[in-house]
Amino acid sequence: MKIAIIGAGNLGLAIAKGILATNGATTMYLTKRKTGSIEKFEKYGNVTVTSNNREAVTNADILIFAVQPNQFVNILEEVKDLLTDKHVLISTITGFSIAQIEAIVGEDQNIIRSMPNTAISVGKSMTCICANERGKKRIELALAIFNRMGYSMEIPESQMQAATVICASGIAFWMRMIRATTQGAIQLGFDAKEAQELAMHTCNGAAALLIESGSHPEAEIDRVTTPQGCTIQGLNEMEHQGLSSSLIQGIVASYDKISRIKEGNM
Ligand SMILES: NC(=O)C1=CN([C@@H]2O[C@H](COP(=O)(O)OP(=O)(O)OC[C@H]3O[C@@H](n4cnc5c(N)ncnc54)[C@H](O)[C@@H]3O)[C@@H](O)[C@H]2O)C=CC1
Ligand SMILES: O=C(O)[C@@H]1CCC=N1
Repeated sequence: MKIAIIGAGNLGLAIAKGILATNGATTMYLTKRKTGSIEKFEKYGNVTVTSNNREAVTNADILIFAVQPNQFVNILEEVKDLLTDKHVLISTITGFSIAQIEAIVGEDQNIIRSMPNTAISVGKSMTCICANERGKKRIELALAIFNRMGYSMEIPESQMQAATVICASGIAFWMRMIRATTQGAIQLGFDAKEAQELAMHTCNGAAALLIESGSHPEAEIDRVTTPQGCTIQGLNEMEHQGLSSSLIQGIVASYDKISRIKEGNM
């Protein structure tokens, strides 16, 4: 697989690390305007670092775009005359619709819109994808690429903004909950390093329990809450303080913001 990551910033580099960790590419191009900070990736023999997007597009089949929305239009204009049927264009750009991409490169390109998260660097991204009409025959390929680096799901494009909040921003939301739990553990007497280990491995266990058992979270909570015990005491206090409500309100606020961005009304 010949892959180019156009825009090796936070997300682009996370994807590059995920691909390298899973031997997911025979050849990989990483592009950035100033390449100094990513030249170290050339120590992997199959990686070429360049600021030349046209060189990357010419030499790759799978093109993963991970630039800011305002940079994307110029890059598509820059490379569109090089696109052929061998190319699959995978956009990670927030709030940039398939119709907007087609308006620049044409409907006869294989276009996949994706929403991964930064856990892709460790093979644990929840990635949502959708395709244009032409790209539908490449959707299995795109699912296979992202399944190697986590779990992927095909969704309608109309849900892509919501998926951005839950999955991409979601990494930050879960990080904050792990951090808050760590601070609680420090207050209870653990040192900072131990406290973080306790918090993150317990979080990991909770997610794994649901994924592997297929249980509902409340069924697993019922197994932990001893009558008149410490778990229900803590859980009820968290709810009195608005835990579930604040999470839901935060998710909705994030969605409202992304909807305003889409309307160009920040
Ligand atoms: N950071 C995240 O967790 C996620 C980001 N996204 C989306 O992915 C996109 C990238 O986000 P980040 O990685 O956070 O941004 P970033 O700003 O860290 O990365 C963008 C990269 O593109 C490079 N770039 C700019 N112009 C270029 C050009 N003409 N040619 C080649 N490279 C160029 C920049 O130097 C930078 O390294 C955004 O559209 C964002 O909405 C989507 C999901 C998660
Ligand atoms: O915060 C943001 O707007 C972008 C989209 C998802 C992750 N980062």
